[in-house]
Amino acid sequence: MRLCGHGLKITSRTVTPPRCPSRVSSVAAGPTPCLRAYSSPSSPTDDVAIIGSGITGLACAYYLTKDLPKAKITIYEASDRLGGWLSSTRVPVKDGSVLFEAGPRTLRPTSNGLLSVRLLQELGLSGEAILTSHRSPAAQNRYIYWPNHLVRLPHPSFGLVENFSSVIREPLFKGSIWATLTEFAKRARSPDVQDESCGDFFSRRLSKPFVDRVLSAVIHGIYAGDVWKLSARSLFAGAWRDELLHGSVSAGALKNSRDGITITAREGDFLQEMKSFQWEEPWKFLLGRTSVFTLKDGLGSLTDNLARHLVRTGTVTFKSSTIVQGIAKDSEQGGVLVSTIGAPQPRRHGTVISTLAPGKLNAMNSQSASLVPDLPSVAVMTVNMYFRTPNLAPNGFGYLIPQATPFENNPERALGVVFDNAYSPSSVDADNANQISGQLDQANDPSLMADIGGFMWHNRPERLKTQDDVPLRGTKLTVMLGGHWWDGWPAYPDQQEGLALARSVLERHLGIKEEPEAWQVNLQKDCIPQYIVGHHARLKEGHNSLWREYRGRLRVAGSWMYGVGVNDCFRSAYEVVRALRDGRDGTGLEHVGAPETVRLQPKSGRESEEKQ
Ligand SMILES: C=Cc1c2[nH]c(c1C)Cc1[nH]c(c(CCC(=O)O)c1C)Cc1[nH]c(c(C)c1CCC(=O)O)Cc1[nH]c(c(C)c1C=C)C2
Repeated sequence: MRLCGHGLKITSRTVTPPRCPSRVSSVAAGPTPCLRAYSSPSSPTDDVAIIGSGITGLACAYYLTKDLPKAKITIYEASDRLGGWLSSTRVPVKDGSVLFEAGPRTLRPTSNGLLSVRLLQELGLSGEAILTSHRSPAAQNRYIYWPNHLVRLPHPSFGLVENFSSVIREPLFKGSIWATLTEFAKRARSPDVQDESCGDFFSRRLSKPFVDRVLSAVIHGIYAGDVWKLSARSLFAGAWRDELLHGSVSAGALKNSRDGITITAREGDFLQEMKSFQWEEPWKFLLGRTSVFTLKDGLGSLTDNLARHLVRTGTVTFKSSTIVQGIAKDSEQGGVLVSTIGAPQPRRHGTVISTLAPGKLNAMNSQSASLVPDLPSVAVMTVNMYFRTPNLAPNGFGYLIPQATPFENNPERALGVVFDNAYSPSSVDADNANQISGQLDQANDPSLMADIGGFMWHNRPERLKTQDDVPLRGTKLTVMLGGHWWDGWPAYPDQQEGLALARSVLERHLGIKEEPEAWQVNLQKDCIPQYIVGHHARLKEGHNSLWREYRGRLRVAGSWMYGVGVNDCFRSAYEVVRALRDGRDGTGLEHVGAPETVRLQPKSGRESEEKQ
């Protein structure tokens, strides 16, 4: 096995297949399968296979090693690379090196993100974390490009007067105050409506201009998707429910702030567990104060460390460059037969967890080709660029481009631009932090924090971590292209075309004409699943047919069910393994449509103040 830096590669460690006796069962695709006549009925938890080694697959393996330490775990991966979309590369520049992220670059340490933080703590990586505070420009300054300039979005920290005057002044917000004030008076939908697009829902509740100019931008930043196709019920579950229960979203919000929100029992258990976890420093102090965090060597290093940890446990076998071509229920012995290209016979596992998209899972399922309803996904091209000149972009997170931005102002059909300097300090920030650290040390209070330029820095002897190793940092940006704009395209731009498109966006929007000193173009096909209208019903259908065919021996996890982020992948892995450990019937989709029965107390004024 080879573990090599960021593009972590693992050569196949093959398990000798059992010898093939005479009895045969059915796996439609692949070589003639066979069963061992002498084998005993298979336990669901002794031998678990995971298909796919993206972040969800690795996370499943991790939780299995923790929750079922005796289980034998096999990870099947078609390619020779682990970690899916998480990929960080250090590229040389004239006076050092800078870090480029191909995919996700920061994580939020709230809700499902608590699992990411817990993982960092358990893997001993907390010291690698770079934390951006709620008070940072990255957290406060968010922009939308419409129709031909950047508009900063309101934020509580700017104060009432500034926010109000910006809302009045900027055409982007035209009509938004009226739409918000009158939302409560609009007629609620009929209870018969099972779902509608986010665009339709918010056009009814607020206004169409709001959807086209603001909401579509936000949707670009998370799903790279089309606001008129994605499901309101799945993406805005709270607002969807509030309209039905309270007649309007604002009435629901008011009631929730007074009485507290209701959540499912599963969510309640999760929050309880996260609350009682032994958080160490710096997290104990920092959880409520951090907006986002990343790692010194990028989020790709999370995958590398996780894989290394799994190898060390000795119970995980990686079968990379191994294409699974068929899975079938073993109705005689229990369990699931997995056949792979090149293997003379299938292998039986007590349980299989598929982390693949439904379409790929269906293609390998021998019983029926529509086990789980498929869903579309989009391709995203990220173009990382490093410019020698500092401060070419405003100080902030970046900007999003809504669907309403006129074609002549966005002919490249870009989705947005991330200002990567914002979430990782430069060496100058680190030097400043060091100086202040001396003063904090004198104060002799270990819980004191430095918040320098928005980077949270615990008062400990180490220097503030930096991702970019250059004495005076220039400007680092990522242009995001593709998403739903490229739906149905037979081919995508190549590297040079991608770079040209990205430079053209930066020149038009930010006036940047400079040649980048370093750049990298990354195309990720099918990387963000699209929860289109009817998603909820399709998940239910998927649960029913998975259960009917496999009775809990085949379960699913991944970003295609209830959250497309890295944190959501951790959560789905965590839940599927929990259910297995506790001997609960399930498919990975059993929670869909669970009733909200647990009431969370509203935050007291003091509590919410403490979070500031
Ligand atoms: C790399 C492209 C991605 C786009 N969406 C996602 C990725 C990885 C997934 C995603 N992005 C965000 C969330 C919400 C949760 C959160 O952490 O806030 C999810 C699930 C928000 C977000 N969007 C952008 C950034 C920098 C962030 C913060 C977290 C992150 O690093 O992804 C920028 C951005 N992402 C996309 C576009 C088009 C875009 C534009 C500026 C697509």
